[in-house]
Amino acid sequence: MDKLELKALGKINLGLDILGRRENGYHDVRMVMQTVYLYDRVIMEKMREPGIEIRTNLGFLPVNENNIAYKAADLMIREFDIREGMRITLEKHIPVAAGMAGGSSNAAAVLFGMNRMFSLGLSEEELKKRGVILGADVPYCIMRGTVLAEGIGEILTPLPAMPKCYVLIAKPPLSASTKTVYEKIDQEGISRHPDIDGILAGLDAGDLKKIAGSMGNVLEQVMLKEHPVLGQIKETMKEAGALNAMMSGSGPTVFGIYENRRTAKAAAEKLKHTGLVKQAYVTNVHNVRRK
Ligand SMILES: C[C@](O)(CO)[C@H](O)COP(=O)(O)OP(=O)(O)OC[C@H]1O[C@@H](n2ccc(N)nc2=O)[C@H](O)[C@@H]1O
Ligand SMILES: Nc1ncnc2c1ncn2[C@@H]1O[C@H](COP(=O)(O)OP(=O)(O)OP(=O)(O)O)[C@@H](O)[C@H]1O
Repeated sequence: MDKLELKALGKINLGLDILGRRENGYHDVRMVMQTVYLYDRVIMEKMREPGIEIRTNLGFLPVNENNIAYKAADLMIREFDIREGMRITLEKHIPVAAGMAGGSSNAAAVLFGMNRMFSLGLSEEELKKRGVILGADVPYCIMRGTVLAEGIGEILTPLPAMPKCYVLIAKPPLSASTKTVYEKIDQEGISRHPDIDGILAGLDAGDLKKIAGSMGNVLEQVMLKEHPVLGQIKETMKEAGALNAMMSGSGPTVFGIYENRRTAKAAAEKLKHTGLVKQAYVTNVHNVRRK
């Protein structure tokens, strides 16, 4: 196979709790992850000349070894002594540095795709082991679906699929460094832990209202204080009919859960109209596993 095109799907965190801090600065977490149908296209082509070439529609992204897709390809080329070169084209749609694992998902697609293109025979578990070297969210992006993530995010347990719903994703024009957000919460201490077990009970019962009502992200404690606009976006989403609204990951993306597409679309228009965000997308949860 000389060419392969994959969808690299984004994620939201329905729940994110921190249980402790490790000596290397990483945190033990307990998170409920959910794939959404907002994706980057990753096109992989074998080249006769060795080397890794990254192309992307976003001019501000690195195309050298700082791009996580490059790192993923490099890891596979070195480990498996691959002689051909790789051209990887990233057609980006997932908001960047947003808490939606856009980069991690690109890396996951490259690991998965190269395994297939070069018939390396690695199992999903073996791919995840390589993924975590690149980032804590990469193993989950290989697995996808509704998943409980523990450890630093790499110990993954599949959960009953999130019931059908619509997700309004809004990215305000702010950037947040994941590392800094985790460091700030260490300094402040956690004032309230989210109800992760409530989300799990809601998923077991297939009860969307219970899931939405139990959502919580401990990292909001830092981000909502620093960026009041995030609270305004959440309120606007709820006033416009969301069952609940929350920040994803380390932010700044905020998402709202809706039972009905038309309500979600109207909420997106309202958000853009208020000027709180320019980037707002309505999508749905995606539970199809990789084939
Ligand atoms: C915020 C989340 O996206 C929620 O899903 C993840 O916890 C972060 O996943 P990620 O961006 O793939 O994380 P990495 O690229 O491995 O790490 C970025 C930085 O986040 C912090 N980090 C990440 C994961 C974790 N369990 N504890 C941490 O403290 C570390 O300071 C690290 O330097
Ligand atoms: N393929 C890539 N796609 C997006 N960003 C990339 C990529 N490679 C490197 N980066 C860099 O990584 C940084 C964070 O990107 P990304 O979009 O993955 O963050 P994120 O949404 O916060 O991810 P996470 O939810 O895993 O923390 C950006 O500053 C960007 O320059």
